[in-house]
Amino acid sequence: AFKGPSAPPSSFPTASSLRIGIVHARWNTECIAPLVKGAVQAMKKAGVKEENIVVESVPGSWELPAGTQRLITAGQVQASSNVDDLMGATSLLDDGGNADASSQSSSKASRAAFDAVISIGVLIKGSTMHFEYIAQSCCEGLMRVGLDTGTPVILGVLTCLTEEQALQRSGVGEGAGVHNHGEDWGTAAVEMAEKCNR
Ligand SMILES: O=Nc1c(NC[C@H](O)[C@H](O)[C@H](O)CO)[nH]c(=O)[nH]c1=O
Repeated sequence: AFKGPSAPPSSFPTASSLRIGIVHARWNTECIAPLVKGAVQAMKKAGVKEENIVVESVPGSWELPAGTQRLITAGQVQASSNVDDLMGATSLLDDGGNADASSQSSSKASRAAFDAVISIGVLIKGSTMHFEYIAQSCCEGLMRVGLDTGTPVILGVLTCLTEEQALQRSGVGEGAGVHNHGEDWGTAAVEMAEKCNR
């Protein structure tokens, strides 16, 4: 079967100087956490420094376009004014209030604009049309934020009909189709950051 992104670049020469943001929703966190971790691990493998990866969260996927736009524009503001408070939001990966690596890194790293942002959400079809409206608006919104700001926005939104589909695509569970799509999003973010910042 035809699968996944083929032939990413074999190396990322400027990865160590890139600054990447991740904005994630807090619905379906059984999938969100591994997706975020997969993206972070792939970016570190490509050469991005952990302190240059900023993780922030919003309530749900509907808020991803606004949160992503804010992160990008706040990052641009900080690049000139060193204002530390990005969005005042909490990251799922924080252990609630303690200044762990991700929140420390966000204040320490907030010194330059973002070279790319990954927006991560998991939508699972319920019994109403709610899913379709959020999915359509969220994806179109994220496309617009990327084009309007000129900062590459990687679409990390799973739109699944079942929980099983979401778990499989988050790299959780067994079976042939299990693959953590967060890894692909991390690599795509580094590639696009390099190509859009030349
Ligand atoms: O409904 N299901 C989901 C959802 N709804 C909340 C929505 O994104 C938003 O946060 C609220 O409507 C408030 O604006 N958000 C998700 O990320 N995944 C879902 O599966």
